[in-house]
Amino acid sequence: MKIRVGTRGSKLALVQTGWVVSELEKVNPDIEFETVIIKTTGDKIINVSLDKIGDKGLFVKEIEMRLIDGEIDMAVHSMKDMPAKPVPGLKFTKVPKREDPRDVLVLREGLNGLSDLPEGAVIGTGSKRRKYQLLKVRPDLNIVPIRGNIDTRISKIETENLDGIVLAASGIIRVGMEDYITEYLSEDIIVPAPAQGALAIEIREDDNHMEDIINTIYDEKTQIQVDAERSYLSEIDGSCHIPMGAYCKIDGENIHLTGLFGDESGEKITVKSIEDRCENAQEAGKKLAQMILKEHNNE
Ligand SMILES: NCc1[nH]cc(CCC(=O)O)c1CC(=O)O
Repeated sequence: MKIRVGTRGSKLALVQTGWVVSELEKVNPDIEFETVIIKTTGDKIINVSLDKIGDKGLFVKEIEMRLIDGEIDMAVHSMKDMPAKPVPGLKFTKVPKREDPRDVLVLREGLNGLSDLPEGAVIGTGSKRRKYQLLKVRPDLNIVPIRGNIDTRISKIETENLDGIVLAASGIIRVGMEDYITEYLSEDIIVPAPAQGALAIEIREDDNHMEDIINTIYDEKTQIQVDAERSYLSEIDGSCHIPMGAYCKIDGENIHLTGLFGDESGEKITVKSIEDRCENAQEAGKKLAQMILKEHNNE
């Protein structure tokens, strides 16, 4: 039996898919997997800021169409790029183990971290979540938009004369460029994007056979975190035009969930946390979103 796995063609997408396939092969030695690379609209538009073209779904729509058509049997994505609501006819399986959820600073030679950045330093990021949280601790920074794959962005430090950029630790670690990381930013300083570092495996809704196979690599802790953070995302109902983040810490039987929400201009950012039992992860995400929206809109 052969399973076709759809993926984008970027280096990160390919290593993520390769990792999932190799984990699946370890526990399903009789199954053959074939990787199918699919070019998406998001990959074709490279000159426009993501903020302007918006729509998170841009990178996944073509892949989802092939899945519905039956040309592929499963698809691997970065969970943080997936819209809160699944596409009709498709679903996400339980999730495999997450990579480091934090954001990192990659700085030019000679700079050792956030506290070491000179006054007015130029930092590249296209994410409002990263921008406004950085400005909260360092209002003097000059944040400039930047796009592209991980290696493209890193190369822009030199070609565009930046002092540094912000990236997800998970991406840079997965593509083997960990050595470029200057500083890990704690979740207390920069709340990560919901499900950052986690992978989404998407299948046809009625494909129980695929679901059984993917359940063989499921990670319970990651699932609790993703349930809490994505439930927050879903209830906030935001776009990528607003600063928004969520991170769930697990301590034994309990979760500690932090959520962030702001307006488009970043003038007002609300951050709150909630504690609950692991089994209430989804409820907690929803409750936290409601608390934050209420506080944000009342103040
Ligand atoms: N928005 C692009 C994107 N989508 C997923 C990752 C990294 C992997 C992850 O977050 O799981 C990245 C790069 C980045 O944000 O630095």
